Amino acid sequence: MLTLEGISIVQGDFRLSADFSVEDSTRVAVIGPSGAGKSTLLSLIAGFLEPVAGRVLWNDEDITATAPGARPAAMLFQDNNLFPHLSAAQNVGLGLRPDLRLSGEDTRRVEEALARVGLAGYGARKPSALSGGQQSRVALARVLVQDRPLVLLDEPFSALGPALKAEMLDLLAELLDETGATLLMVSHDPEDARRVAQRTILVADGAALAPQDTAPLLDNPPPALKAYLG
Ligand SMILES: Nc1ncnc2c1ncn2[C@@H]1O[C@H](COP(=O)(O)OP(=O)(O)OP(=O)(O)O)[C@@H](O)[C@H]1O
Repeated sequence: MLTLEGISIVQGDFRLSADFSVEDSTRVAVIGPSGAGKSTLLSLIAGFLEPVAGRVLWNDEDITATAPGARPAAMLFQDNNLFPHLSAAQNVGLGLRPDLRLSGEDTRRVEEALARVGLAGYGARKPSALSGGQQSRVALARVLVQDRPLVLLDEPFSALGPALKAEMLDLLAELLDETGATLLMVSHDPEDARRVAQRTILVADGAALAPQDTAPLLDNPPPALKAYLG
């Protein structure tokens, strides 16, 4: 279980507080107005940012000062971050070894991850020889291959059209169901939250609120969410 205990983050004159837990094997959307602190929240959990107060706990263990690579989380930023000069397999392999010195076992895991996102046989291709949807699958395979219990996605499929995005969200849900990992996914589209997330964290007015059931929250939004949804 992920717990944010009395967290306070300060970036210049921006402040964000958070004090809640996320149950295991739950898919959670993170929504809220632009600049509200959604990416900041994910950066805190991933370990790229230290709070000025409070603790980040994973299964009751304090990971507030743990380096990003040693945390239980795999993170995917906006626009996939694929390296154009590397093959699909190498881009996935980066999730295992940043220096790409892959063992035989690592290579097997990369191939398995590519197969699980429907890209068996595509490992040698460069991103430029893949469609947008296929590139998203490679990025997802890089997250999967890390086999972490916490998956953090920051607007992962925002560049895709609606049909392809829906397909990727369904694939994501299917893969997470298999692994039992917990998902926190930032999105600007409430329909993404409805499609993939049982629970939703609303980030607004300087606070990240505890996860709530997605459908009731979106059907009956509090004022801050109503103003954002329009
Ligand atoms: N390094 C920094 N120094 C000072 N302020 C920062 C820094 N990084 C981000 N901020 C501010 O922190 C606030 C939260 O930013 P964040 O990127 O988390 O918002 P967001 O909700 O993800 O926004 P968006 O939906 O537009 O991506 C913003 O007001 C931003 O200007």
